Amino acid sequence: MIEAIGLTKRYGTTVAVDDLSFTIAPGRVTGFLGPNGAGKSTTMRMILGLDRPTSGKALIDGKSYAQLDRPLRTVGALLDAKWVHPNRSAKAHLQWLAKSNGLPDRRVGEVLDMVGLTAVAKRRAGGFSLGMSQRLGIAGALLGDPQVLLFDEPVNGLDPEGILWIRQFMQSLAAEGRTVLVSSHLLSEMAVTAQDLVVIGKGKIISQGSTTEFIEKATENSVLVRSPHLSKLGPLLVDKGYTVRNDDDGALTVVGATSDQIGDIAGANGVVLHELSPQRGSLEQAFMQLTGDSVEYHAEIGK
Ligand SMILES: Nc1ncnc2c1ncn2[C@@H]1O[C@H](COP(=O)(O)OP(=O)(O)OP(=O)(O)O)[C@@H](O)[C@H]1O
Repeated sequence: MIEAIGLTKRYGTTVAVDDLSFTIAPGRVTGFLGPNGAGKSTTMRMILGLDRPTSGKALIDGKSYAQLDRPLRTVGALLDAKWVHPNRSAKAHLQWLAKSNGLPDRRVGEVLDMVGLTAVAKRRAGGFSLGMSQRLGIAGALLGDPQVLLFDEPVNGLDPEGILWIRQFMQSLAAEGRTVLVSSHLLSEMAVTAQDLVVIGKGKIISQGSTTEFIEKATENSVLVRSPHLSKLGPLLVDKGYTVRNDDDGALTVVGATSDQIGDIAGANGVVLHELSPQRGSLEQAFMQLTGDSVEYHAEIGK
């Protein structure tokens, strides 16, 4: 489990992370979302003891990183995939990491297998594609067989096959009962990868809860209505308290009512309907709205 309690980081006058509190549960992939500069990397660095909080604390299984007895056996992280000696082979890189952290050499073969790099283990890591480098970084994170894993923008720059592999790998790690925190600025990717989301903007928490709840609450559910009697139906819907908009092409968009409710009102008033179709807002739009500069939201979803 990962906890942030009033976590704050200032760089001079910039408040990179502003009084963040959240809990990341084991057995699930949690997406850590926010636009560029929201404070995701800074938060992860503080969880990993690489940056010192100005105030507040970050805990892994109840302890700060500095208090962990054997950190790599408790938490693994992928922050920068290109962080390898370019002339070392993948295997030599992992052997060096294992040795310098008191981890058994046999674990190197196991993690190479887990990430599918056994066949290229002796090749220079400097010549690896981004996808292979990400796999090597993940192998390094898994060396100590930790229960807690952090990945900072792991799918950035990857092709669809690489993205799919990372997504399924994270989900399998969570299915083993591990705590998996993955940062991204791509809501659409996190929507299919993560069961839970922590969303931040300008260093502050915007929402924390399940991905399904976030999407349901963040996107506007509306119903498109076509009818030859819209001038009669519109006022009836407004009377019921629903929001009604006239679309350019002569249809109505109704917010706040289900298609069943609209159909019942139309039927009860003898209004003929030609179309009644539920609409879903776009995830990207919702995300922009929630995290955009102009809006200061502090809605806690799912609490
Ligand atoms: N070492 C530093 N010195 C000064 N300012 C910093 C430093 N590190 C981060 N910042 C600032 O803190 C804010 C948060 O940055 P951070 O990198 O944590 O955001 P992020 O959400 O990870 O963004 P991105 O998606 O672009 O990686 C930004 O305004 C950034 O410029």
